Amino acid sequence: MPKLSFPKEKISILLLEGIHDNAVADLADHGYANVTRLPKALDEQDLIEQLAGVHMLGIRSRSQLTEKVLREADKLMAIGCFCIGTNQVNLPVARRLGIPVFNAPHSNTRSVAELVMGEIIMLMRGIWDKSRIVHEGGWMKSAKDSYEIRGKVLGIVGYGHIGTQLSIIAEALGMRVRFFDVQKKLALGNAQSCRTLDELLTLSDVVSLHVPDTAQTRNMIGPEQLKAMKKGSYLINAARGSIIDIDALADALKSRHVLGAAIDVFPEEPAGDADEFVSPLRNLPNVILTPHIGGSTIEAQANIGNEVARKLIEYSDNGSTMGAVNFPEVQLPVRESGVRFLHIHANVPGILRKLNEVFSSRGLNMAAQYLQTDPEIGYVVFDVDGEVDDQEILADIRAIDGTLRARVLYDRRA
Ligand SMILES: NC(=O)C1=CN([C@@H]2O[C@H](COP(=O)(O)OP(=O)(O)OC[C@H]3O[C@@H](n4cnc5c(N)ncnc54)[C@H](O)[C@@H]3O)[C@@H](O)[C@H]2O)C=CC1
Ligand SMILES: O=C(O)C(=O)COP(=O)(O)O
Repeated sequence: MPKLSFPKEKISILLLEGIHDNAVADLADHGYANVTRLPKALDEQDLIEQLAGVHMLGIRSRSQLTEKVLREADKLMAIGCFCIGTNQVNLPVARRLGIPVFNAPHSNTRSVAELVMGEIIMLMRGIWDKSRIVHEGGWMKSAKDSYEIRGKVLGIVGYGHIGTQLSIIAEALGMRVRFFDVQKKLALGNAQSCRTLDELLTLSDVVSLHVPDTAQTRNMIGPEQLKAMKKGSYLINAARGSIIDIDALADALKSRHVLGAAIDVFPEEPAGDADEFVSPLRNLPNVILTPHIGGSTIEAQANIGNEVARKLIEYSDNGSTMGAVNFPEVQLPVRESGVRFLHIHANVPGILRKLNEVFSSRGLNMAAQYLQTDPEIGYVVFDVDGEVDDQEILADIRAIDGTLRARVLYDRRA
């Protein structure tokens, strides 16, 4: 067994928001058994308190990792978002603190696309209200406001992993697909791109949003855009609550300009199941409200548990940052011998030279060196053979100006 700079059993891991058992099992299989699990997100103060002494943190979409939270978490070395979105983390601050953030960019995409496809049919048939009436003992046998989806235009905003899958499924059911994306995208099947969001809105019978939360997408669907939508069309949002002006949508639904909506994500979401959900969309007709469960299927959660746990393990075991969303990506072969050092620093000239001097001045043989930088930070891994006083070297490389973090990852000398 390699000697680790810090024994694995001491690496403290906090998993919030009901992360799947697979993550815990994978971590345990790799020797990381010091895991605390909580079923919900925590508010800022509770999070700060829970993060004391925590080295790796797993969250989903609810936990807000603000600058304050990150700066207080002085032991934190890696974050796993067991979901796609990483907008809940202050990524630039995490980067500057030398904390890589990982996510699962694919595992729940099919689940979202399937849910949206089902909702399109439910909305265009008014199933939600009809079912409620029957549950209440009523009967409303009517074709009013009830349509086939065949031949209707589905407008997809954001033609990424989810948008493209939805596009294929919708075409298979006879819909005509238009999409709008800020990047040039290959149109799949018979889908056609629109040059502007407005063009898409005026053409579509159903609009479905699949963009990330960014400064550009915040409130991208407001009163003007809702007005631009066809009268009697439908809106679906399983992306992020910040994208729609929710009060404007409530008005558009009440006036029946928009005939129905399926909304999975909200500007304000309860932290846990026991908290009340408050929204102007509650109790409006033909509005399907779901509690942010687009990616909540057994399959997706199980896969995400494996995927993100693997990324955290690879970082902690080897120093690999492949798949990090805020960090230079370094792919590291496992080495059976030597000592491995990690050094994360501000990307300013001269640091690599100073690092190399620490080793060369001791006549040490550098077996391998892996470096990646982004405009802000550099991440370098050194494998060193021979007689090494690792703690002395660590002290020297930590003392270099611009160092954000440094540690000995393992010692595999015989
Ligand atoms: N409801 C839920 O449970 C889930 C929600 N999501 C949300 O769905 C979002 C999309 O997921 P993916 O398709 O996997 O992401 P993706 O990154 O594969 O695709 C997003 C697409 O949006 C485009 N885009 C970005 N800004 C845009 C803008 N201003 N206008 C038009 N297009 C723009 C991008 O170029 C990209 O093609 C995630 O960021 C996440 O917030 C993801 C999974 C589950
Ligand atoms: O993957 C995402 O971005 C999602 O929105 C899903 O979030 P969740 O893991 O269900 O909190």
